[in-house]
Amino acid sequence: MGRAFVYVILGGGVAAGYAALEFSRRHVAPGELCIISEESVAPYERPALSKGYLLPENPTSLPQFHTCVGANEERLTPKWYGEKGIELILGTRVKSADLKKKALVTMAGETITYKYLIIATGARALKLEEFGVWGSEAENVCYLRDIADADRMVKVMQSCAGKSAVVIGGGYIGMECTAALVTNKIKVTMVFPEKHLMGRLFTAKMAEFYENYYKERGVKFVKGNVLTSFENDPSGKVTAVILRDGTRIPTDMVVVGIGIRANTSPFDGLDKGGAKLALEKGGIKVNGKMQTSDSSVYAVGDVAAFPVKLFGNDIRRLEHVDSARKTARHAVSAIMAPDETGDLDYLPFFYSRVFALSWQFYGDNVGEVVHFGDFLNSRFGVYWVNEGHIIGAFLEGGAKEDYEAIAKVVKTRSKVSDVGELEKLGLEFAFRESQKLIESTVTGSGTFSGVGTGMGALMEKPLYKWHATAGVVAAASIAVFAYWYGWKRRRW
Ligand SMILES: Cc1cc2nc3c(=O)[nH]c(=O)nc-3n(C[C@H](O)[C@H](O)[C@H](O)COP(=O)(O)OP(=O)(O)OC[C@H]3O[C@@H](n4cnc5c(N)ncnc54)[C@H](O)[C@@H]3O)c2cc1C
Ligand SMILES: NC(=O)c1ccc[n+]([C@@H]2O[C@H](COP(=O)([O-])OP(=O)(O)OC[C@H]3O[C@@H](n4cnc5c(N)ncnc54)[C@H](O)[C@@H]3O)[C@@H](O)[C@H]2O)c1
Ligand SMILES: O=C1O[C@H]([C@@H](O)CO)C(O)=C1O
Repeated sequence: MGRAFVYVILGGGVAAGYAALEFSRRHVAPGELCIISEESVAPYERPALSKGYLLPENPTSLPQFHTCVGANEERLTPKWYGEKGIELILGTRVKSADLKKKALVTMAGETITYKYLIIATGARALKLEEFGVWGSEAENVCYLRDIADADRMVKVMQSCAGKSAVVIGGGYIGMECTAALVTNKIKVTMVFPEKHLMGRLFTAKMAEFYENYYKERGVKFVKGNVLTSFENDPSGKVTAVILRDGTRIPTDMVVVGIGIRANTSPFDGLDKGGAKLALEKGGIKVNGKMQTSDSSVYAVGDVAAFPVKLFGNDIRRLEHVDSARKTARHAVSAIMAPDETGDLDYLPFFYSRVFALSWQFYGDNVGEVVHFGDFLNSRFGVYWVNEGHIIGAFLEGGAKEDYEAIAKVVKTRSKVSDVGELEKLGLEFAFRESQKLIESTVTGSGTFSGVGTGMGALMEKPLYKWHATAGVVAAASIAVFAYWYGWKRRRW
């Protein structure tokens, strides 16, 4: 028994939602497309699960945060899929694939065939058992990947108001869940192996800011340490965690955020006789059109390892929502309009929001580090300079135009001749570079290909030269004056 579709999206997360929207915008016909998802709900903005969904008052809930509201696009409710004739096959796990027959087999034994397949299976949360620590199935130990995890965590949090939690892991989940627990009036101790928070991205100076901010809200840190076992009461509930150095921390609940593994099965050849696609960096390797080693099969989002032009086509797997959204759209464009679709030129972009803080990061955190701004008043940034060019930039507490400015200097790999000057100028450097780019547009071809400010976006399309000159000079002068005036009032 089985069903046949022209296009199949395997996975029902963020990338699936954005791919479905792109298919619909490219007029996929009713009945041609289906999404197969293990989850029982239509694609949603996964980032909400560690933010709005965990709020003690007026938490967000479905259908509010179905994709694609996270990018200020249409909200794709189950009704929307029905109206578009896109089949949602939910609560269904695919267990094997036959690339020759272009067939997927579900756990229930149904065969679903495709002409084009987009693998959007994302990633799963690593479990403590994979590090030899047993007992994390206890009712008051929480992981956070999908909405079922989030519902379970909300229930455990509600029974722990005024009590204590231990958070294992000092990365994104650790930081965002700690903020949510504190907001729910739960005292938190964070335990992680690194010397400071967010070892993957933060410098020691950046981490010091966030750790002080968390400490002011009662959070305790146990660094350079890992969990080795749990203590339980007779009902099986965890009552304490024991660390590698013997430290015992009594607790009422535990949240674990110790990384993820990309869901490459059933395409990693690990199932006997199973399908085998080329893999790299723990994911499914694709080219600049998100095409795997099988030309009818594409991979997007967390599971895809793709060439990042900005990094000299180095293959990267980026576990962030913007990458999921953009790789998904790109794959659909490559399938539906192959002649008009070049290689993805992606600007890596990560962000996070914890408490009243909000930061954005663009590019890569490699090279010489230049900190700037006001660390005392949560308005600071960092540039990474590699071989005389800006390769990465981070900003905490910026406004929209500030983030657009740092994005642009990374996208255009702005040259840095004097690092001391860069440190003095701080964010102003990014604005000056933007100004130079605008001016170069006036004398250039009349198009602006950088990452856009409003004006940059306006200039995306080729304009008539004289239109460009008049428009840009006028707009640039207004923008510069407005920014100068605004900036004078702001301190960086
Ligand atoms: C709590 C949380 C908060 C986050 N916050 C942010 C943030 O603030 N900013 C940011 O940039 N990123 C954030 N992320 C990361 C971001 O959510 C991911 O990068 C993004 O969800 C990846 O999208 P995806 O579609 O590739 O994978 P996912 O969204 O994980 O979707 C994968 C889907 O495939 C399904 N699936 C997997 N295997 C199978 C199978 N064999 N059969 C059927 N279905 C299958 C899964 O059930 C799931 O529905 C967060 C992640 C989490 C967990
Ligand atoms: N704002 C965002 O971009 C955001 C928010 C939430 C989740 N996410 C994504 O979700 C995924 C999961 O996030 P995460 O925080 O779990 O992963 P992570 O890789 O960001 O952090 C994992 C943390 O766990 C620690 N760790 C690893 N093994 C450990 C062990 N055995 N015991 C104790 N600590 C251990 C690591 O040192 C690190 O501190 C990531 O892909 C992340 O990018 C992103
Ligand atoms: O991208 C995101 O989507 C959700 C929320 O904005 C959806 O409403 C969230 O918290 C993000 O960071």
